[in-house]
Amino acid sequence: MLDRTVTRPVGLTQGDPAGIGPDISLVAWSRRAELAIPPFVYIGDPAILAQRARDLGLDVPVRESDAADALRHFPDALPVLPVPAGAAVVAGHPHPASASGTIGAIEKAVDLCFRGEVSSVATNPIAKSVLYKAGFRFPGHTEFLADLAAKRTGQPVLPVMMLAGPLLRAIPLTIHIPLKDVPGQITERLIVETCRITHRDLQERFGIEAPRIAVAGLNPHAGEDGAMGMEEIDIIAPAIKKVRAEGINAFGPLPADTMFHEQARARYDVAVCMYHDQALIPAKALGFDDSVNVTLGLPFVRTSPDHGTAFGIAGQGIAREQSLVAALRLAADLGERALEDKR
Ligand SMILES: NC(=O)C1=CN([C@@H]2O[C@H](COP(=O)(O)OP(=O)(O)OC[C@H]3O[C@@H](n4cnc5c(N)ncnc54)[C@H](O)[C@@H]3O)[C@@H](O)[C@H]2O)C=CC1
Ligand SMILES: NCC(=O)COP(=O)(O)O
Repeated sequence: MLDRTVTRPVGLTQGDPAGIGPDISLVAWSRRAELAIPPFVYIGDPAILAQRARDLGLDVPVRESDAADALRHFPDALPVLPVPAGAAVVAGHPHPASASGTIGAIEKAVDLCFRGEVSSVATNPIAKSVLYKAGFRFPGHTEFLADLAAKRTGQPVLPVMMLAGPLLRAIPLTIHIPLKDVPGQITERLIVETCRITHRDLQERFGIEAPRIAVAGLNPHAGEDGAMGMEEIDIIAPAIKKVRAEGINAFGPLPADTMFHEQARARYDVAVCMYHDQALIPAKALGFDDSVNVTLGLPFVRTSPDHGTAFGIAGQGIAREQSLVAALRLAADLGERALEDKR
């Protein structure tokens, strides 16, 4: 339950309209009172959303609205700020023809956030490969949002992906790149910058006074004193030393295979991992239904469910809405906190 006054809706993007984004958004709205879900405005195609409600047998009035009126509509209708999908959509059958609508909804949400019309952005899942076929040149939301923010502010933005659940917060240092490219992308500078952003955002956004940052090694046994790889000695340890000198409580490099059990997790607030699956496997294994993907380092709040488009179950009424609900709650909480801090 949100213990802050809600002054703005969360801007919720539709994601890939053939995925489960529409399904779980409809269910979240249906359960708004029971679960005390913060008000949101859905940014996407109202006709597709209304059709999905009919397909799922959900009695959800879909009402076109701008962001300003969404708080007023939310109690009795699901407010939708229209961004047409640009193509016919069949649940479970993604098509690149809908990419422009998917991308347009994300751009619109960011614009509304910069204008102060929504408190924050929550994104429903997109299928990267579908967008790539339509010419999208960013690996995922994370990098796209950083680019939109950099263009808007004129400042470079390093986005930091964090999976946050009740049992674990985990960050992949490198994100959407092939595994073979990971060692080449691990630099002292990237680790230092990631630790700085993590430290600052856990303090300022999450209210953790002195965040404890555990840094994973790359190689088995964190390199076993160089016998199984040199990245720990050459790059990771020097980066940790540098940020510690700045007063950041980072430590490691830790062997990744032994840093996620219960007692190990009690020693840190967040784990900085070297690559996508090193962070996301423990995060999803420990909390697939209630973890949230939150992007640190942006000048606005962005969250997302931790799962993907799940095309195989879209339109079937079996997608679980919990991770989206957690993402909406976190977006509203962090977004309203940021607005309070500005006042
Ligand atoms: N934030 C985002 O935009 C994300 C997007 N993706 C994209 O999603 C697409 C599919 O990725 P996958 O690896 O198949 O992961 P996925 O998370 O879509 O599905 C993995 C498995 O979990 C199930 N599942 C996922 N969410 C569920 C839910 N809410 N309720 C019940 N079951 C659920 C699916 O049916 C499937 O069996 C990819 O194109 C990927 O790029 C993946 C992760 C995050
Ligand atoms: N596996 C996480 C994921 O793909 C989410 O990426 P993003 O679209 O939030 O950048």
